[in-house]
Amino acid sequence: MTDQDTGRDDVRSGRQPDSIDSADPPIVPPAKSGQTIVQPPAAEQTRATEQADADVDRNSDAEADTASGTAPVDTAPGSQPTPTPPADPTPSAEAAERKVVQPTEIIPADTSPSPAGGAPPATIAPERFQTVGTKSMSIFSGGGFHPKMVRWKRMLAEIGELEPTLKPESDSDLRKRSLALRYRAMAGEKLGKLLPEAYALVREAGRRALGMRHYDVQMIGGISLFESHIAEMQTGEGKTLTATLPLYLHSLVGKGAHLATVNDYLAKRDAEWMTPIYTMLGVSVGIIQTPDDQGSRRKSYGSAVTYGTAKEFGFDFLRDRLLLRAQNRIQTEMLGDGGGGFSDSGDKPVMRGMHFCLVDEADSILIDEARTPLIIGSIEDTVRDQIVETYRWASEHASEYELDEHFTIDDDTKQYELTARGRQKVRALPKSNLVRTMGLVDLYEYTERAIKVFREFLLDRQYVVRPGDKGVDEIVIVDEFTGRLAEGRKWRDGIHQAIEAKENLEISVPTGQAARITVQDLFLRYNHLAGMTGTAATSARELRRIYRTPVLRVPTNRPPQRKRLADRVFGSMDSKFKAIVDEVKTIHETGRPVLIGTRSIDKSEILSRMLQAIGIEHQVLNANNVAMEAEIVADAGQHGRVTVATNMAGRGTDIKLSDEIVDLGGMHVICTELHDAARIDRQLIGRCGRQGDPGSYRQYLSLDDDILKGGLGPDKAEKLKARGERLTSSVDSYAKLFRRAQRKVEKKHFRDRMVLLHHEKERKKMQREIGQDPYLDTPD
Ligand SMILES: Nc1ncnc2c1ncn2[C@@H]1O[C@H](COP(=O)(O)OP(=O)(O)OP(=O)(O)O)[C@@H](O)[C@H]1O
Repeated sequence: MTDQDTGRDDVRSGRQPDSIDSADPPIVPPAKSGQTIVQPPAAEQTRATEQADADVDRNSDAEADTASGTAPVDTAPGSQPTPTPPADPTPSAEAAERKVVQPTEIIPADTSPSPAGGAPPATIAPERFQTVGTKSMSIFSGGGFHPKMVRWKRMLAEIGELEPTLKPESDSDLRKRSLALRYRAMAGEKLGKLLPEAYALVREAGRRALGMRHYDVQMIGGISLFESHIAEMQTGEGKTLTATLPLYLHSLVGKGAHLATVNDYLAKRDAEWMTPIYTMLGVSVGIIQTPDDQGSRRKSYGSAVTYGTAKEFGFDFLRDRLLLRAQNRIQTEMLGDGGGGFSDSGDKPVMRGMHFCLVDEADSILIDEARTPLIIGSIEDTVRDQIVETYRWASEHASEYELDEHFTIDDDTKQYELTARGRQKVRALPKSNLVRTMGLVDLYEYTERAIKVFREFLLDRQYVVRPGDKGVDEIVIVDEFTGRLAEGRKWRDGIHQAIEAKENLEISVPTGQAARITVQDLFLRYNHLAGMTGTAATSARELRRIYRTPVLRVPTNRPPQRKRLADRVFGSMDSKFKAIVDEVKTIHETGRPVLIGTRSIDKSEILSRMLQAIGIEHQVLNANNVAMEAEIVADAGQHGRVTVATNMAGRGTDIKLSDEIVDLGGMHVICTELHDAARIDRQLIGRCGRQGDPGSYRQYLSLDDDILKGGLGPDKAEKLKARGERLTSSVDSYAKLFRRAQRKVEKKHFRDRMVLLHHEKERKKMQREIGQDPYLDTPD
């Protein structure tokens, strides 16, 4: 069975969209904050879950509307709704979505250099492309051509026709053409009209600058990306090169085109790899890296094309927004498109707006990370220390101030105010370095508050001190009307903290959640959104529902030769690992490289010890150094190489095979356990059989695997584990059970994401109603 078959099975089984891991903490930017980690709102609330379930159902019903562009798009203020994909006019769409997606037709690879003086023929068979998901349909289903594909094929032919004209031209001619295109785009000509020439230019630049001429399938992928699709391209099919097409085209209007990927390493690698193409066309490239300061970020965003991580794009958006608010410009910004036109001197936003974003590893960014909002805390660690120390300092001296001499109390407002002598006293008191760096006005305020608390807030009257949940004593307010304890309530304006200082308790400086945004909101703010991934088909429904981006499955350039070997199921991890080691030994003896993926570091180490015990030399890859990891994985295809890696190794790394290895049958991948999302498994599998290379993979399972606990519940998992302990041979027929468990886990994560989405939606709606900014006025 080939990998293609596997993908088809997934669609057939109606698998729910994928996800990974259990609920992650929200992500906070390391460089700027070091501040707050706040859990996503009340994901645990059952009521909300039910509500979300209801939403899910409603959404399913609403999907037909969405596809025809009538459903409301939930976008933040100032943003343009993400363009709704064109309605799908194929009459059999509804029926087709439940249809089994047919295997991709295998046609000869498009590797021929373009014939001199003649455009290469457009070799794409229309039936080779499929949009997938709830509105799934094959492009050539039911005997009718899909109109979208007919149009795209026409475009492909137009691009091809330009090739003989461009080929003899000099590099500077190409550049001039590129400049002319930019003028036309800036003058308002529709990008769709410029597409054929723009794509032909990029293809020619790719051929000249990198020796890589975009394949026809990549061109079609590129066209679909321009039209706001998620292009599902198998691992190793050249997403990096494909991305240059829509990025170049969208960059022409001068509003910036962003490529969002999963980590700094990939952002840099891809940008640097593709830069010769952009340079040839006179297009500047910027790279955002996490440690960058505001100046270099601004410069990178100022480039025509900007590569960076989704997280950094999110944090920059939030920081800009905070800045705009500080400068009282948020009102204007909220009315506009979120960028451009800032002429003030001094601090300026780093982003130019959110015009087009192409999301690489779209399922990972748009789905997996969608459960963790990006949060910027308003208080940095040093500032927090300073605040705490000032509270203590003010409290220590509060009893030394005399009424009328050092301070007065306003009879009406009950406000405390220092007199000139009082202020003089504040200045004269000894202070630590941290307190000294606090502004004088602040010191007066802290002092006035401390005096008030000293005189008016009495222990066991207004409040009591009790051991709190976290084992530390805390202040609990006594309700002045009922005399009962008002659990969980806090005084505002620093009074609560001043009382904590007075009682010498831990001071609960608020985290000051300054700004937050969910991944959904972030990407829906872009005027145009598209994505690429190796494994979107199973998430197609979710992607379409949330982002209005239909998924298009792009066929491989060459026929896939990856072989799936039958799953093996064992009673326990021990017997499973023994069988794995046996398989490694057998394949290793042939010289074929073997890549073994594990779910956790400790398991990779166990396997490593077992391999060592039988004298098989191998590399273990569980380090956090992504750059080094990529290097090790890149070498994993060499003769006799054995690599044990955690799933991190499954992403974004190209494993090149020598002719000798190809002749031997390519690389063999061993998956030692199922991940929470089938997609992660497929990423690992995708390390072999790239670009039509031969390769094979096998899934190993055991009855004590974590997936059973997550998917079937602890009771059932325990029973299976006990049964497994008694087993002496493999039970391969149990494999289906594991896939079912995986689907259940995926479903649960899907629901979690929907709950978050629901809460965020409600919160934003409520905040807008009361005139707040949903990104900045976030509740702690
Ligand atoms: N048009 C082309 N001509 C020649 N080589 C190509 C072409 N397109 C892609 N390649 C090669 O294919 C390999 C895979 O490319 P790339 O890493 O972009 O794949 P990918 O789809 O991003 O894979 P993954 O999902 O694993 O990250 C690279 O070695 C690249 O050089």
